[in-house]
Amino acid sequence: MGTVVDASATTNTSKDVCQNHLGDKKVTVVFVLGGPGSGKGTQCANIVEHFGFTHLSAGDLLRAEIKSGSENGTMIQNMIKEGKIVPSEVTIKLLQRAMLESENNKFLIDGFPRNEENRAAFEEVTKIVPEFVLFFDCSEEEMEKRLLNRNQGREDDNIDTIRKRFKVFGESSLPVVEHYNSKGKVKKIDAGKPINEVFEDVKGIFSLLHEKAT
Ligand SMILES: Nc1ncnc2c1ncn2[C@@H]1O[C@H](COP(=O)(O)OP(=O)(O)O)[C@@H](O)[C@H]1O
Ligand SMILES: Nc1ccn([C@@H]2O[C@H](COP(=O)(O)OP(=O)(O)O)[C@@H](O)[C@H]2O)c(=O)n1
Repeated sequence: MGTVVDASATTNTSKDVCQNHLGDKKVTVVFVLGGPGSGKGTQCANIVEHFGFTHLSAGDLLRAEIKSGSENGTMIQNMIKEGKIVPSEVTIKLLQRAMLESENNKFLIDGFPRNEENRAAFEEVTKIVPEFVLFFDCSEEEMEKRLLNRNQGREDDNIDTIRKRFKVFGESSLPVVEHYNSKGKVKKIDAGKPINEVFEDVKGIFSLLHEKAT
């Protein structure tokens, strides 16, 4: 495994929009969190199209790492099969590399941070402060139905792994949402509604951010 890129970041508190630095570029980061199947990926695609963000899915980056034949591939594959959270040093390295390689400076980081270790390590290594956390709130019953119908051939979309993922979400990921909520950073969306209706609510939030930045 390569070393984590040294990317120092600063936050300019004099502006409304968080100004983080990654290497020599200023970046805006929104964390997109929610249970498995809550619709994070679906809505991120809409946000990319309408608001010019680059979508970085932690899960997609980890799956690409498995496919690339990386020395961590087997470990990552086993963790995903068990619904467990991959050590943050692996995931953060992939996220940093993707941000540095991108021409863009606005990122949706989807499915990360998923536990306290992810959150604390990302903050420590990158010093990046998220603009806000978009949280998709959805019932387990609805998420289970969606995952069982997803049909993307994912090894973790089977009922046994889905139950494990729900447990990890409740025990490890919701506390991260609570952490940001206590800082007034969470924008909660009712994700149980149809895709178009969810996007109407999402649009309202990103339109406000767009106004602040201009
Ligand atoms: N609001 C919605 N209503 C019904 N189905 C949805 C909705 N949002 C997403 N889906 C479907 O549910 C499945 C899971 O959505 P996805 O965006 O992959 O979730 P996540 O990234 O949170 O795991 C996909 O098949 C997607 O097409
Ligand atoms: N920050 C992250 C994100 C995903 N993952 C792994 O990738 C799996 C799939 O995550 P995902 O975000 O693609 O999909 P959903 O579970 O949200 O549908 C998780 O269950 C974890 O095993 C991780 O280890 N660390």
